[in-house]
Amino acid sequence: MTGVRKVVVIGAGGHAKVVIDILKSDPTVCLAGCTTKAPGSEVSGIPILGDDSVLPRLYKEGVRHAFVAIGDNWLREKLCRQTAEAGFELVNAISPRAFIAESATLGSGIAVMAGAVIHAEAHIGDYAVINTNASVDHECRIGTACHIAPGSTLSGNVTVGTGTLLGTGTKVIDGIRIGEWSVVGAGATVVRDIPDDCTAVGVPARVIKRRR
Ligand SMILES: CC(=O)SCCNC(=O)CCNC(=O)[C@H](O)C(C)(C)COP(=O)(O)OP(=O)(O)OC[C@H]1O[C@@H](n2cnc3c(N)ncnc32)[C@H](O)[C@@H]1OP(=O)(O)O
Repeated sequence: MTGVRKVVVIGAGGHAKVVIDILKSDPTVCLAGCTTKAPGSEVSGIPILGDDSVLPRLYKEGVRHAFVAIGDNWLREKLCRQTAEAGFELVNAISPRAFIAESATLGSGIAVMAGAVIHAEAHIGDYAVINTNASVDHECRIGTACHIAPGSTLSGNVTVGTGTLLGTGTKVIDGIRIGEWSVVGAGATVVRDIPDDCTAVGVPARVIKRRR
């Protein structure tokens, strides 16, 4: 088939397993294998090729596309940057069971899981994860390497800064700004802006830790 991209998946944990299932359903993708430091010969039916030191050889052999399937936001952002700098084009893993509005815009290296909804004029930054059944409503701006965990609901015009995790089932009212590299605990309801570099939990969400 013309236009098929050979893709290496970086990572082999639980998040990678979900991503591999999605990429398997993409007829434009041929999975070359995955990389991990962990022992083993295969994950989700694709070969483990070794650790990331195999990437230059794979590139020489014609694998020019990659997906970084690491759950941790900080590590994923770093590895995405390094992989792109090494010449790989980062593909998106978009479940065929996700809904993405035509007017939404997506960066690269993004995962959108089954049941996720991304509405009109929302923007999803590079390397972000919009996880299972998460809903990102109109004109939201999701920053680079964010993770919107399963079942989270973002009302319209919500901004989430670089590297932030919204834990499972987070609810956010419209117009809220959540800062960079923060964590919102599972089940929180965010009704006021949340600053950078903090952890906020509860209903309504309150800051319980600051990292600077
Ligand atoms: C497909 C997937 O698996 S995607 C993975 C998605 N992952 C998540 O959603 C994880 C989200 N993480 C959380 O909710 C975590 O509990 C965090 C990040 C909020 C807190 O973790 P830590 O920083 O380790 O804090 P710690 O566990 O010490 O808790 C601190 C306090 O906050 C409370 N707390 C922790 N999480 C929450 C929460 N979600 N809601 C309300 N209170 C909470 C604790 O009970 C504790 O209270 P105490 O001091 O009165 O005992």
